[in-house]
Formats: sequence, structure tokens, C-alpha cells
Amino acid sequence: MAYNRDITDLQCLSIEDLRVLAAQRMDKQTRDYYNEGSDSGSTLAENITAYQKYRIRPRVLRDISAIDTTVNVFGQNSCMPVGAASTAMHCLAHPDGEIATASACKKQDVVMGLSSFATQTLEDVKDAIGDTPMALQLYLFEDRDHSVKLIKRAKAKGYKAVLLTVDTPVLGRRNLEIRNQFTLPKHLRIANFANRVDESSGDSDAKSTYSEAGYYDGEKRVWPRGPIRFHTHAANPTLTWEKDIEWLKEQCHPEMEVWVKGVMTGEDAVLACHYGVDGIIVSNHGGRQLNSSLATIDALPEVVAAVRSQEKRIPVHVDGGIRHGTDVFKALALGADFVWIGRPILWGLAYKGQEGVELALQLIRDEFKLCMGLAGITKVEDIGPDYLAKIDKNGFTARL
Ligand SMILES: Cc1cc2nc3c(=O)[nH]c(=O)nc-3n(C[C@H](O)[C@H](O)[C@H](O)COP(=O)(O)O)c2cc1C
Ligand SMILES: CC(C)CC(=O)C(=O)O
Repeated sequence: MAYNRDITDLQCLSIEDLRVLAAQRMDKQTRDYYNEGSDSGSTLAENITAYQKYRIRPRVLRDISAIDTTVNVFGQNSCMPVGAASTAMHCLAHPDGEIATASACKKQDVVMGLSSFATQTLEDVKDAIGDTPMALQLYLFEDRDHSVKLIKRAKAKGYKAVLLTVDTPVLGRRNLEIRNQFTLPKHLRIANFANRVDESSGDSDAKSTYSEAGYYDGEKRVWPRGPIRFHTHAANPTLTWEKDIEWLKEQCHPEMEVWVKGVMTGEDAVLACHYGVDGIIVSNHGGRQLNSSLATIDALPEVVAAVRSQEKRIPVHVDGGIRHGTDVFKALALGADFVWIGRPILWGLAYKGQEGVELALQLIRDEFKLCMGLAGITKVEDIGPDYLAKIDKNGFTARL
């Protein structure tokens, strides 16, 4: 369903406009937390600029009067090959938080990933999105009981998949978070950690549960002075393919699929297939974990090639740095089945709550549809490498 833009939205015609408008509406702590990458931020920047290495080869004189942007994801139709990535703590951006994001996704028919570190419960967010597919991003906590509880709750609510984040064996170093001594404001809570009974009695234990995660000491995030040895719910240094994937499949199947989020190499893609996951998200956590890792669009081709070399072809998604409809097109041309956008959703939320998220989604969708038409394509499945050229380091352009 189309979002009716009002006149002020004419100031906002691109995701970049949205970034600027959102920045004016967030306090410094939130803006820095959302926007920064780890260390120097070079991977965060390269996730975006790497798309410039590719140019589109448009075909002409084709009837493009009926363009269909729909795709199938998690077994259901979605209006475009773009989803709202799982990002933590939406209530920092807007009081309506994840529920506003989910309501926008429902209205726009867009898949959403919910972070384990959401500020509203997975039940309430699912109620807001209705039948539109949702996936629960999971940090596999060292305390397995807690993960089991979350998985059971997600299953009961009809979540389609669990996205196991695998790029956080330890947390990346985000310097602005350290400098700002990032703190969750007192009125917010990490809702899925809270005991729902306590919550209804008005005595939420979310804060203490969160600090149990080692992430906060009371109100403040704990930062190691010596060697990095984060021991948090998010960061679990003990996870392995052999030990944990089979266990997770047992907990989730058959009701929910098990995906791994954060695969960046062909070698790990082969292992993901070997251990029987249902899908892969090529991701470097939006440049927030290992700085100086490859840009995700540069890692994508080797992951796609590795998956295609396997007997069973599982879907490959990608996220990181996608800010334009043309970026979506390029990722699909390089073999992705679907992409996710993180910060653009948060910027929309900060700008105008649910309406802002709808605007972000519609901007991307409009641009993607326009790009398909101008490239001479009417169906998403026809987007392929023939439509791309790559610029090499000497500035020469060659077909893929
Ligand atoms: C503020 C913020 C919070 C995030 N929180 C999570 C999280 O809780 N779990 C997770 O797996 N990824 C998290 N991510 C990573 C996103 O899921 C996604 O990989 C990334 O945002 C994609 O890059 P983009 O922001 O450039 O689109 C977060 C990213 C941001 C920017
Ligand atoms: C609570 C955090 C670990 C969430 C996250 O993944 C992030 O900020 O990138």
C-alpha cells in the first residue's frame, strides 16, 4: 500500500535526505550509536562506496509497462526483495519503537527482522506486523535456557525464521559508544529479557537482566581496559559450527528456519550448507564488528559461487550499505536473492515514527522499480550478471 507523502516529505527524496533529517531529531548518544562503525569506520564507509565499482548495462526497447517487484521470502510473497534488518533498541529513535517499524512493514508488505535486543517484546511486535513474515535475530546466549525460552516464544507467535548472528564472537570496538559512555535511558528496557510477569506488576526486571548480560554495570556499559574480553549475551566466544548449529536446528525445526547472519567467505558458506542451515545472510554487521573486513557486496560473489557449488541451493541474502534502489539491483545481479537495510529504517523511525519508516521503504521501492524499468527488466528473477559491468582499478569497465 502506498504511503501518502505530505508536503514536508518533499524535503526527503532519498535515503541520504532521510539521514540528514533524522540526525536533527536524535540526541547525540543515539545518533552516534546508530550511525557509527567500529574502529576507524572504514568498512562502514566501504559498504556504501563499494557499490560504485559496478555500473548497470541497461537494455532498451522492451515493454516495461508492467513491472513486478514482488519476491518470495520465507515462503511468502513480499512486495520487494528488501527487508528491514534486525537492529537493536528502536525506542531510542522514537517512543513507538519496534511496533512502529512493524506497523510500517505491515502497511508496506515488507519482511522484518527483530533484534534480540529490541525495546519491545517479540509478541507485541509480531502482533503489530500481523501476517507479514518476521524473523527473530538471535544471539545464542551462553545461558542456553534463555535462548530456548526466546525460541519457544518466537515459535508460538509464528515467526518464520531465526537469524543466528555469527559475527559477534566478541563485540567490535565502537569508539563513540565508549566516549559517550552509551547508556540505555532509564525509561527503556531490553524487552525480551524482561520477565513478563514482573512487567505486568509494574516491576520490570529488564534492567537487571540486561546488566546480567554483562553489557551494563548498572546504568553504564562496561568497557574493558585491558585485553578485549567482552562476556555478554550478544557476544559468545564459544560458538562453533559443529556444536551449535545442529542444536539450534533441533530447537527451531520444523516450524522455524535457521539462518546464519554474518557469513563473509566462500569457506564458511560451504560449512553453512554442510551443517544444513536454511539460508545465509552475507553481512559484516553494518561495519560495526571487524573493521577492515571486506565490503559485503565484495564478499557476496564468492559466497554465491560457493553455495551454487553445493548440491542443495539455499538462499543468499546480503546487507550493509544499501542506500539506493540501484544498490538493490546490483546486489541481486551479483546473485543475492534478497537484501536487508538497517540504518535507513532507523533514520525513518527517528524522522517520523511509523510514517518515516514507511517513507524509507517507499523511497527504496520506488527507486528499485524505476531502476528495473530503466534497465529494461519487468521481473525480479530476470536480474542477473548480464546487467552489470565492473570498473577495475585502472578505471576500465568490463562486463562481468
Ligand atoms: C544501531 C544498529 C544496531 C544493530 N543491532 C543489531 C542486532 O541487535 N543484531 C544483529 O544481528 N545485527 C544488528 N545490527 C546489524 C544489522 O542487522 C545490519 O547487519 C546492518 O545494519 C546492515 O547495514 P546498514 O545499516 O548499512 O544497512 C545493528 C546495526 C545497527 C546500525
Ligand atoms: C546490543 C548490541 C550488541 C546490538 C548490536 O548488535 C549492535 O549494536 O550492533
